[in-house]
Amino acid sequence: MVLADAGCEVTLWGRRAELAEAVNSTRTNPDYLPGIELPENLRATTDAAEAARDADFMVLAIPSQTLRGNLAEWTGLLAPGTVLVSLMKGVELGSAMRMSEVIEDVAKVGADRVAVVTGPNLAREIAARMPAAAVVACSDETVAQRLQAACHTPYFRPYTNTDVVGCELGGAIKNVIGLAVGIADGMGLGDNAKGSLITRGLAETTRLGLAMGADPLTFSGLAGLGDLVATCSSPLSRNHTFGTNLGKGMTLQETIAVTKQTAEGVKSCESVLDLAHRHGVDMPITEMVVGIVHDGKPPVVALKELMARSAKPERH
Ligand SMILES: NC(=O)c1ccc[n+]([C@@H]2O[C@H](COP(=O)([O-])OP(=O)(O)OC[C@H]3O[C@@H](n4cnc5c(N)ncnc54)[C@H](O)[C@@H]3O)[C@@H](O)[C@H]2O)c1
Ligand SMILES: O=P(O)(O)OC[C@H](O)CO
Repeated sequence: MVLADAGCEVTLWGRRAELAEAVNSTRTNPDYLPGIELPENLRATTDAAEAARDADFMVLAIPSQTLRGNLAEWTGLLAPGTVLVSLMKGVELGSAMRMSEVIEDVAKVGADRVAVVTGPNLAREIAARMPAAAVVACSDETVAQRLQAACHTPYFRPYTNTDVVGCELGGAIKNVIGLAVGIADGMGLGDNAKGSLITRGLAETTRLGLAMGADPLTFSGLAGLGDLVATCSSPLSRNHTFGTNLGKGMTLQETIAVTKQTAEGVKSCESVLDLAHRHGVDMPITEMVVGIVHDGKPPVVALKELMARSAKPERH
């Protein structure tokens, strides 16, 4: 919708024929965005070849853990100059690869053919055309500028950045910290706890980013602090809501059952911790989230352990 509002001809691929048909005939997506009017220059199809034909950009918005399998089916359809754009905020389980790395690996393209759009961009607010800023990241700044122009609208303001590593880590780790803040909210721990988790969450994000070659300034920008604040404050965030339900005492299975869409942090907390171990970085909040979500640790025990860690300087 953003690309179409910015003047691009957009073809949206989806798996279900009835939903593609509903988008084309009613100009709405009744399942995901009821009440939102979609632009005329956006059409939907279930034919991936039709969607990919002669595309300047192929924008990928699917769950992170299915990207590798999905993209493998589409690489033969890519035009020679198509730039692949990731909207995904996760890290692949097992390989611990960022989404742009998975794209390069599967599509066999260079980093200059892969871009990332990230930032405080809760889908429902964007769909309501409420104002938001974002980051368009690519190692090739001219590609980032082309994509910036392609998605700039009166309600969506994209900035360019060449720090792809930092932008992707910011997007993936804010989901993990969003889970932690949700758990704290569910437990009724108050706003001091929230401010502390957001700040120390950003500190551990920055530590990992530095170890992986990211620019630390990226984390005080839209892909870092901006997205962290939006996710940790909003009931629209699936990760925040997932954590809140856990903090209120729901079991993991009960929480999964009431979560309709993807809460990326639930799986990516494990791959982020994997990255932390690979790079020898301490990420205590991420470790706490993995303990609660995957190892059945009661939130009160995790909280006690987090608070009892050895005393240290703030800039550690
Ligand atoms: N929703 C948001 O507010 C938002 C904002 C920015 C970035 N993102 C990121 O975008 C990515 C997708 O999130 P989403 O909110 O669109 O999630 P979603 O759960 O709505 O899934 C996106 C689409 O993928 C489809 N899908 C699910 N499993 C699939 C599979 N195996 N193969 C192919 N398609 C499949 C779903 O049917 C849906 O149409 C995530 O990485 C998320 O972090 C989401
Ligand atoms: O609903 P969430 O938690 O996946 O967050 C959505 C976006 O990433 C917010 O920028």
